[in-house]
Amino acid sequence: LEKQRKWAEDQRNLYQQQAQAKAQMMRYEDELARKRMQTDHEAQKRHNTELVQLQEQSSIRKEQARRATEEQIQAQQRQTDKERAEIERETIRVKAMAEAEGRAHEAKLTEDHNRRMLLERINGEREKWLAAINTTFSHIEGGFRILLTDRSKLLMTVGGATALAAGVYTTREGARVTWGYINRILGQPSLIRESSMAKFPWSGVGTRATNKILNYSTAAGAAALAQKNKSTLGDIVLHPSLQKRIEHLARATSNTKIHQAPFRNMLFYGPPGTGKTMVAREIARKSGLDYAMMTGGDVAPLGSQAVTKIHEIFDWSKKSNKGLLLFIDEADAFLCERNSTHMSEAQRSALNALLFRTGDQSRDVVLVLATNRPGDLDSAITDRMDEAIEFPLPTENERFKLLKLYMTKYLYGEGSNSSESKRGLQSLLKKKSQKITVKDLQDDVILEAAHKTEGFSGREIAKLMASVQAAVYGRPDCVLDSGLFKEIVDYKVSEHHQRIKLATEAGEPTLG
Ligand SMILES: Nc1ncnc2c1ncn2[C@@H]1O[C@H](COP(=O)(O)OP(=O)(O)OP(=O)(O)O)[C@@H](O)[C@H]1O
Repeated sequence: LEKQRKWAEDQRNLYQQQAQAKAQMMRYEDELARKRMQTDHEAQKRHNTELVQLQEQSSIRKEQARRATEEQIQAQQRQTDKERAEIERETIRVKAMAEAEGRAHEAKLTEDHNRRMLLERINGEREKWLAAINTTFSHIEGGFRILLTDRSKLLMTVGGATALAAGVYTTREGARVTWGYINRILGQPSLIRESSMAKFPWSGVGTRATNKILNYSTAAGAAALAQKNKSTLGDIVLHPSLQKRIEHLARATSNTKIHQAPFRNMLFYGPPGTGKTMVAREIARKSGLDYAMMTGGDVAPLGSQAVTKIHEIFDWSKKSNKGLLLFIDEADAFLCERNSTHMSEAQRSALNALLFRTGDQSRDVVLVLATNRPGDLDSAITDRMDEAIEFPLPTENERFKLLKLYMTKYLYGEGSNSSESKRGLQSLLKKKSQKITVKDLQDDVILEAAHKTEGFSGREIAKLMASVQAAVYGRPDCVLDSGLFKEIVDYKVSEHHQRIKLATEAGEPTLG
């Protein structure tokens, strides 16, 4: 039994050892398998990374090749465009030269033909006149002979001729005196250059009535009129604060008229072309007054008559039922300091006449003076001014608005009734058949122009846009693009600087 138990124990130990050895073997194999798998996995990973790198490199190479091809194509395209533009330019040049030559040749032929015709006509006329002169002289000779032989006929002829001359002279002088009288009583004074009042009371009655009927005959007309009266300062671009002040003044003037209170006189000063005249006109329109404009420079040449003319204006202003806004442009030309050495005696008297007529607050006349040199005005004149308003040069924001405004007027042919726009429209109408095409002219280009035109007045900006319009009409296709626009702006800017330089060298005082 002992032996059996020992053997069984040995057998158990042996099994245990064998099981341990087997488990160890299996662990070892498992570890080996894991290591192999890891190695395989890493190898696979490396392989994949290499593959990805290779693919990336290949796509970069492909992209570079594509870009190179595209650039090559673009360069070729550019070259072709350039060549085509060159060819087109050359064709236009040759065509223009051929046309000019054709025209010159045609003109020469026409001139030759005209000269021949003229010579023939002159010869014909000369012969006709010679024949007529010969006939007339032979008749006169006959008449003289009869007159000299017949004494009574001679006396009658001399008496008749003298009476005829006296009649003609008397009639002419009489008509002149009568016309001057009527003119003085009823007509517009000669110093007034522009006025909303009719030149004569009876003139324009028919036209005004017809216009009113036309305006009110349709609902649209009435609405347009109402809108027009309600609208703000029309086509005038001003600094918002200045605009508000002007609107307030127009309203105040209008209310003054309603309440029959005395008017307040105004002084507008600032650099030339900043809208003083436009604003005066607009104030008159908005406040419902009549408007008359005169220029200070017109007074000096009148000499001793100036005083009478100034009184004439104030007498004439009484004819207005609405009240008159009398605008004196370039006021410094005749309202300058009375003890100034340049002032003539006649001018001094004219100034005194104006001072006399404006001594009290008036209920008939609002005096609006505009000047570039407010400092030159006589102190008595400045004392009579109730409001002094400065018109500065436009800022960048206003220049932008002005550029847009005049662009609309001159290039698109829309606009108001202002004289400037009328001029623009007239030139547009002349070229009615050619319509301006505006290409890629964005707001940023206009903003850049507004930035560059620092120091420009409203008038200069209007002129700049008129130059753009002229340049567009100078092109055969009438196209305005940003290139042409920038070119004109640059040209005008350099012209402006040149002008300022010349003015500074000449010692001209400038306000602005
Ligand atoms: N603020 C503005 N808004 C619109 N247009 C303007 C403005 N200022 C000037 N202009 C343009 O300039 C032109 C001249 O303006 P205006 O006669 O009113 O100037 P001004 O100040 O009276 O000049 P001046 O002192 O030389 O008489 C106008 O017809 C208009 O085209």
